[in-house]
Amino acid sequence: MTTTFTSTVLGSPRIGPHRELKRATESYWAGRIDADALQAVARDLRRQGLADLRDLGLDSVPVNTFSFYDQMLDTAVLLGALPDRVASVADPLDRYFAAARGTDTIAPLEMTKWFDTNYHYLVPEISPSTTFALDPSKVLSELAEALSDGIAARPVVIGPVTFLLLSKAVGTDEPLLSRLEELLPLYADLLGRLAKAGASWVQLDEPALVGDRTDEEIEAARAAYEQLSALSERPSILLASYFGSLREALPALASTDVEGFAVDLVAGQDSIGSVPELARKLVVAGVVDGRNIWRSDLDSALSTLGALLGSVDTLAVSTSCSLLHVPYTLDAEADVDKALRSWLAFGTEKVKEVVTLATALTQGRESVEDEFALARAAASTRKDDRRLNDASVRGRLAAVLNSATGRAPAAERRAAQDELLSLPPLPTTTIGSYPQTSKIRIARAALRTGEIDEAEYVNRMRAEVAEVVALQEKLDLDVLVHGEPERNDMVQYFAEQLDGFFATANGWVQSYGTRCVRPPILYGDVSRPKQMTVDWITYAQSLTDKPVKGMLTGPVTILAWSFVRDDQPLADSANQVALAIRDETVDLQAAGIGIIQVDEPALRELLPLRAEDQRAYLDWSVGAFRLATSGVADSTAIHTHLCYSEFGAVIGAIAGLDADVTSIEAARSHMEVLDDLSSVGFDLGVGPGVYDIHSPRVPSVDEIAESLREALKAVPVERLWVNPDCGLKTRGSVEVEASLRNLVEAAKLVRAEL
Ligand SMILES: Nc1nc2c(c(=O)[nH]1)N[C@@H](CNc1ccc(C(=O)N[C@@H](CCC(=O)N[C@@H](CCC(=O)N[C@@H](CCC(=O)O)C(=O)O)C(=O)O)C(=O)O)cc1)CN2
Ligand code: MET
Ligand SMILES: [Zn+2]
Repeated sequence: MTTTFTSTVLGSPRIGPHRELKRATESYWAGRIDADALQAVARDLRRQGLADLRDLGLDSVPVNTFSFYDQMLDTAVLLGALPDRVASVADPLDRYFAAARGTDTIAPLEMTKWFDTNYHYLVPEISPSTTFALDPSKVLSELAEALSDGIAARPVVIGPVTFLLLSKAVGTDEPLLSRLEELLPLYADLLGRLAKAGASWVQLDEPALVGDRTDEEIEAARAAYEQLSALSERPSILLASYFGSLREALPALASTDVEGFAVDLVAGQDSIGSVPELARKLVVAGVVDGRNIWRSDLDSALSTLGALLGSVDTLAVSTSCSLLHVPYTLDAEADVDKALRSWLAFGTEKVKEVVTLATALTQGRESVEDEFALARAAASTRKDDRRLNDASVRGRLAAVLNSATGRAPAAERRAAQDELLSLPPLPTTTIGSYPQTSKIRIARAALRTGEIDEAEYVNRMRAEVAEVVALQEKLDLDVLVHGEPERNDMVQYFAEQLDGFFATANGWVQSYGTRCVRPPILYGDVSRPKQMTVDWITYAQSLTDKPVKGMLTGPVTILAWSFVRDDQPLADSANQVALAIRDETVDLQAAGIGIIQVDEPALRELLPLRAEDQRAYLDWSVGAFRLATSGVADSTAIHTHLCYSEFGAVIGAIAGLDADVTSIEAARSHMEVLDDLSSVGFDLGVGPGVYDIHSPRVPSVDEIAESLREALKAVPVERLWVNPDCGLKTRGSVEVEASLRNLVEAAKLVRAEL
């Protein structure tokens, strides 16, 4: 076996410590900089990022984890699997972006959730006519770049099994794994070239194997790695899994000649000792959580590592997954209180933990005793901090949970609501946000820097609300929204106002492409010191006689898009957030708001990867939503909104939410979701999105009308609502106005046919 290593991470963030890549890429798209300038920014970020990892002390550094958009798209390029429709774009970089974002004439690849994270990947399309062909230029050039900087580089590539399992079969019902034998020669070629280029290790990522897999799939994976590991010209293979346990896939894969296994010992609990073949392999132990931001318990991590040493010869320390999912460094946060800061570890700090643990393993714990002492001290102040145990929050929650959290039967509620609202059939509405123009973001940036004061900021946002209300009246929509201009993000906005959360200033994490989020840190018991949305909503309502929807984010989504406590069950945190949202619904109702939407777009996202864990999750998540929404009168309509999902596995839970109206992404799944909903006896209001807001295209009156007629086959007219499939914040104002004009016209057309 080649030289081994002792410390690494499975991948690192790439957007830039200050989102340099986002800015450069968006500038390139806008035509403000050229491709050379964009490449220069990318190269500097890569070289600095790798040098940082080396200087922090890692003795194996992942490369090819950089991406201009997404690692699955990069793998599609590597394997020659871009769809035919982008072939007409001559320039490779522009072709790549065309596949990612589409053009005026080319539809982009679909985007979907990367396992149970808030990262989204592009779904490669593989059809019977796809002819795979290797294009290793990206990984080879990133490897060469790193080696020339003297970095112990380990190329990272998504493995063939995960690539196929996560891709979409087009024009065939044949499972894509049947294409494995076409891919293996390409991977073999790639491994040969990487070895020749100087790589001693290659990391092949196979996270798809931590989900429920059939025996056939596991056998296909085993056979694939048997074949790859039988090659003579190749680097040592590190087969990396993360986000859970490999279970029965682990012994199967360990029976091959693959040299190393990276296992997630935070989200997973594979028993390494029970797989005898691992004794002679490198085990890369993911003991530092790559997905959350808490400082590691070094003592417990070291004891896990010590136990492993009893059963394996060679051991390396790592993060549980790529650091893509956490911010770069805590150093970029000026405003964290001292106690909270001592409990946290972002990307750089996690790399240091990995190095500390590796040093403890190789040179004894005494050599890094100071680090261990600091970690111990932090754990003890965290445990004792009063913010984590607020008796009044806990008492109130227990009391509310002891009273009933159900509402009257839906039919009774509908009667009470209809009387108050008197809406036409097929009521039209939108999901909440209107375009977040740069004018809005610049105002918020100016408030941050002190260039304008709070009063001026509120004036400007109110002017935006007034414009959005006027537009909706002009378009003749039935249920209006205030447009959410005051919200930087639908989760962060609430976290900033709730006790128990810390909102970072610079903790950016990539969500997809150039879009980033700053997940708030939920560290303590949650309470709502004051009203959060009532002033904005009542202001909007004061401008119109039509109903304005209150607009809140639900507890499950707030948790899904935050870094959450690891010292209590997620269900307990969900209920605390739910109680705060419930307080807000009650205040909105008291202020005269008759419809309150509580968004849960991430309901599907937190669904556990293994089926056996899903029931318990659905129980507590539905429970938290009902806790949040059952404090209001029967005459107050509760709406919810879901998106970004394949709803299959949660369809029963959607009925369980018991919302009076559910708007749901459906423009791309052609109303299938309506049939699924009827199959679980769903008999509440529903607004299947009638156009796809993820594209700038303006839908015609005819196509919207046609999809409404379709929907009416599955849903009686009394229950059908008309709306886009998500909020409009990422769209431009011109296309939004045109699209909504057509939406209202289509609704009127179909109403006239009733
Ligand atoms: N948390 C979260 N997760 C989610 C979604 C979501 O909406 N929120 N939607 C889904 C898809 N993911 C998305 C994630 C991000 C964005 C998005 O638009 N992000 C914005 C940032 C939003 C934000 O936080 N805006 C802040 C900060 C904006 C900013 O960058 N300001 C400039 C200055 C102003 C300017 O020059 O524009 C700066 O700080 O430098 C604000 O409005 O205040 C972006 O990357 O551009 C969209 C969808 C799933 N997951
Ligand atoms: N109310 C939110 C909006 O319109 C819901 C978005 S779901 C990602 O932006
Ligand atoms: Zn949405």
